[in-house]
Amino acid sequence: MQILRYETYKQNVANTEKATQTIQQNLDEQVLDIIRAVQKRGDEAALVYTKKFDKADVTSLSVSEEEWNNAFNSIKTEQPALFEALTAAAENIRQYQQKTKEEGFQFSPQPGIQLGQKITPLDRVGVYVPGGKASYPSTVLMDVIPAVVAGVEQVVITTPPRPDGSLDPAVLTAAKIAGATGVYKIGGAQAVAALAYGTESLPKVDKIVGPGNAFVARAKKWVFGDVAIDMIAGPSEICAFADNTVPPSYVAADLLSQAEHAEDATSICVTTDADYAEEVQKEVERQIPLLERAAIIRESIQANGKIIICDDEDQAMELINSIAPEHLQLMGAGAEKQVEKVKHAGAIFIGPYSSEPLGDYFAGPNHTLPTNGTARFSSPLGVYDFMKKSSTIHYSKERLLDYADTIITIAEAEGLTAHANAIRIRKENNDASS
Ligand SMILES: NC(=O)c1ccc[n+]([C@@H]2O[C@H](COP(=O)([O-])OP(=O)(O)OC[C@H]3O[C@@H](n4cnc5c(N)ncnc54)[C@H](O)[C@@H]3O)[C@@H](O)[C@H]2O)c1
Ligand SMILES: N[C@H](CO)Cc1c[nH]c[nH+]1
Ligand SMILES: [Zn+2]
Repeated sequence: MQILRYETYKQNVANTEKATQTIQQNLDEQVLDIIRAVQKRGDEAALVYTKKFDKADVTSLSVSEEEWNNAFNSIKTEQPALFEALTAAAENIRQYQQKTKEEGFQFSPQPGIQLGQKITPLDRVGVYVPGGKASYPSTVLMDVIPAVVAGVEQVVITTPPRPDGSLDPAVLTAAKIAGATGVYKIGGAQAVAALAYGTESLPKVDKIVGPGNAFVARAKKWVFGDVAIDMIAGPSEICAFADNTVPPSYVAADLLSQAEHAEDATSICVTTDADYAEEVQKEVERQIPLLERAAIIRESIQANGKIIICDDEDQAMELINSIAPEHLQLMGAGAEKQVEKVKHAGAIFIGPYSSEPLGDYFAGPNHTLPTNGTARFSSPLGVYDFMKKSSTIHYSKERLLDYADTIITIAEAEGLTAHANAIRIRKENNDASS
């Protein structure tokens, strides 16, 4: 894992921005081809891509009730510890999400005037659950539960099938625990397109949420406008700010936990102590060969793993805010005070015992988070992503007449005399009758 000073890191970021743009263009061409094909040819194209990318020769994209129930019962009876763990995590997620539910409001600024906001759930949403390099029952819980808490009636999941055409029974079990209404065996850009435009098997949804690899993230960006999306939740990222009060083994383990997601995951350690940077580096090297997914981790760490040495805490906080990481761990002394200086991060983990996987699986806040610097303007997935707002306006006759001239003045200034007329007609009608 490379160690570099703040200035070198900043210089490298500026130099790599151009190269990233070219990679993005190639990706976009592939993703757009897939989207167009699914939009035009529906299930048939989706099945071709499923065979090509997931090596699965499925004949139906839908999961039958029987397949779903069998998976649920097998986990419940044969893996009770997993079943209990998923149920406990689901409860924590539900409890947290209920706190984020907004109820709307009504108020009366003057007698005869009632204003408000009515909040209603979306009708139909699609949840993308990644499944290429790992299986994610936890993402099912994280993304379906807020939709259910919001009151969405139809919550369907798409996830890539395994080469034998099946889905991980734990994913199907989590889908039942969370309250999903349907599951489809399809992943990647083809799943995003199928949800955005509908196919013979998949319903067209109002919004697509959920994380995924670069193909999924780019596809969501391209269908946005035809359908709503939550955010760009792409390859996982972790940024740990640590000092010598934290065992380097903890920092290394947390960094590697995210590196195991995929080769394009990003793991960064920030510190102000050069000796400590070397200790973390040694720990990373010691731990990698001990881990099951060492090959993915090694590639991810080589490509995107960095330990950055800053001059002081202020410089470190400026750097962290400029990265706007998906996960930020403030691990060292003063972590609680440093939270105040964080402006941009998807989730902030405070103290050496708030290890990132705690948030991935159990604590309750969502693990579907903005990546690639988009925490500058996006938030964690929550109930609010599944609800929309309508304004309500109710004026009595007296109040409208009080303000009629004011409204007419603005309408006429815009040259929209039919607008002015809609108000004037009421005013004149009432002047005549009084
Ligand atoms: N941000 C978050 O909240 C969050 C949560 C969980 C996982 N993640 C991230 O999600 C990602 C999951 O990636 P994954 O690959 O395991 O699963 P995935 O389901 O996102 O991607 C697998 C799909 O990608 C498509 N694909 C693969 N190679 C392709 C190619 N060459 N051309 C076209 N399509 C191709 C296939 O259709 C395949 O079904 C990881 O990067 C992980 O870090 C993020
Ligand atoms: N860390 C991922 C979000 O970037 C979420 C996850 C699911 N399972 C394990 N981790
Ligand atoms: Zn994770």
